[in-house]
Amino acid sequence: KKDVEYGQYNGLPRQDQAMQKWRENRFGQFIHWGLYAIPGGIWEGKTYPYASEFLRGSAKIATSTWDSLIYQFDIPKYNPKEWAAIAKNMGVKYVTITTKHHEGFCLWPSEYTDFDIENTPYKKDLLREFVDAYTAVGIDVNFYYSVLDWHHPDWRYDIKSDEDRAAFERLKQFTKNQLVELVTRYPEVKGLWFDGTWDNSWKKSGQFSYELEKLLKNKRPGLIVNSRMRADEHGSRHFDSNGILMGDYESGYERRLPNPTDKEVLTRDWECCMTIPENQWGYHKDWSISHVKSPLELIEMLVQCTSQNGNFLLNFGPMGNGDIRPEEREVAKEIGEWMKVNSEAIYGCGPADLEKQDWGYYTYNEKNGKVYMTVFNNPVLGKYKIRLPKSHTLKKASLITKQVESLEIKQISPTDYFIIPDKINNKKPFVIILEIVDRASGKFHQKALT
Ligand SMILES: C[C@@H]1N[C@@H](c2nc3ccccc3[nH]2)[C@H](O)[C@@H]1O
Repeated sequence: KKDVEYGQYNGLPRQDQAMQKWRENRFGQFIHWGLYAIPGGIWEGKTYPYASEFLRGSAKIATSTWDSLIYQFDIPKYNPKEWAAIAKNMGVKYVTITTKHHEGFCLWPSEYTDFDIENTPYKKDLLREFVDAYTAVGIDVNFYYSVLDWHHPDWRYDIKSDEDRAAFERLKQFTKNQLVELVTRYPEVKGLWFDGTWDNSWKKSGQFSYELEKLLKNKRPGLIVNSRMRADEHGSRHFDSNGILMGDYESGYERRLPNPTDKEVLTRDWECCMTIPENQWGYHKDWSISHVKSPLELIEMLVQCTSQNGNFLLNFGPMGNGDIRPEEREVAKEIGEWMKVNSEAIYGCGPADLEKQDWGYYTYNEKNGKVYMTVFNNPVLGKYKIRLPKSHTLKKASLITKQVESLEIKQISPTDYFIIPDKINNKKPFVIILEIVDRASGKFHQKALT
């Protein structure tokens, strides 16, 4: 056991109201928007297949050339009210927007840099308009902030000299100033999503990240920060040197999900952030260069995350002119249609602590005691298998939508049941609501209290 002084800040899982709301939200929209949206992965006529927000590096563009994109950021189509309406219709309860990505361009008028929205043709405080539009429709707002800043002269990948040390101290002060500025100018913000914290320079700044978390939470009580913000004084990230999670939830699942039967993740809060194409966070003009996930693939990821106590943050990359691309509008519409009918199995739900079966995922709402089965795979057998602890019995199975005509329950052993639908005609994932009671108490299924 190592002694860790600058590790976890408070006891997890947090049970305060702000964190409970974060957990109940389950489904969020990520927005990556910056200068990278203008070239959209294409430079001097050449298409670069790498993540478009890395075009500066992949096309080996000089910083001064890249930074002059600021003069083209006039965003004539920017319409935050429409963005918020699209998000609302999709069924997200929170949004996380890049206030500053690795390129260093700030979407808000920062007093600590000229490389911001004020020095674009748009001039206005785009972030204020965004926060107001999403807040008006009841969507919680979080800010993504990249510590890594390619534009700032004091960024260092490592600290190898006194000059590095002095420079990185200035960078840390700049970072602290910008973050205090963000939580002060936009007090509605619910959480901070830190990124760009993998370099040695930050791994050597564990105490600073600990004190920064404390400072920001004192300024904004209830503020939620991701584990990616933190290193401890030994350079351990996300989890401290004794394996204790730092921040308020684990944010290591980037474009990947845990194994569906992984029970370890059930013990903590976590969030998976996901791109619609294979690997594009910022806008890329050419989506034909990789697989583009269908709404059904994305719905399955959302349900899986909920079934394992995680949140699902689905990314949108608005265009350089401020418009939302047609493919993303279509994804939002189709997911929204499914959520309109089935969101009872997502909002306020978490793991059911039942043995996973092949037909799909269980989720559970401890407020109403109901267990939800979301079916993605129809068994050749034509029956859905359920396995319960001996102490419980399956009392009722009902449908949210008539995607099968009716259901019959057949107990086939002390623990196993078949749910037998007739006329399976489902073209979409559908939800069966189970009422499971404890034989002894007659009370609805309670999560294993162990
Ligand atoms: C949430 C995601 N994290 C950023 C990122 N930067 C990386 C550098 C190296 C390897 C993976 C990365 N992901 C991506 O640009 C996006 O913002």
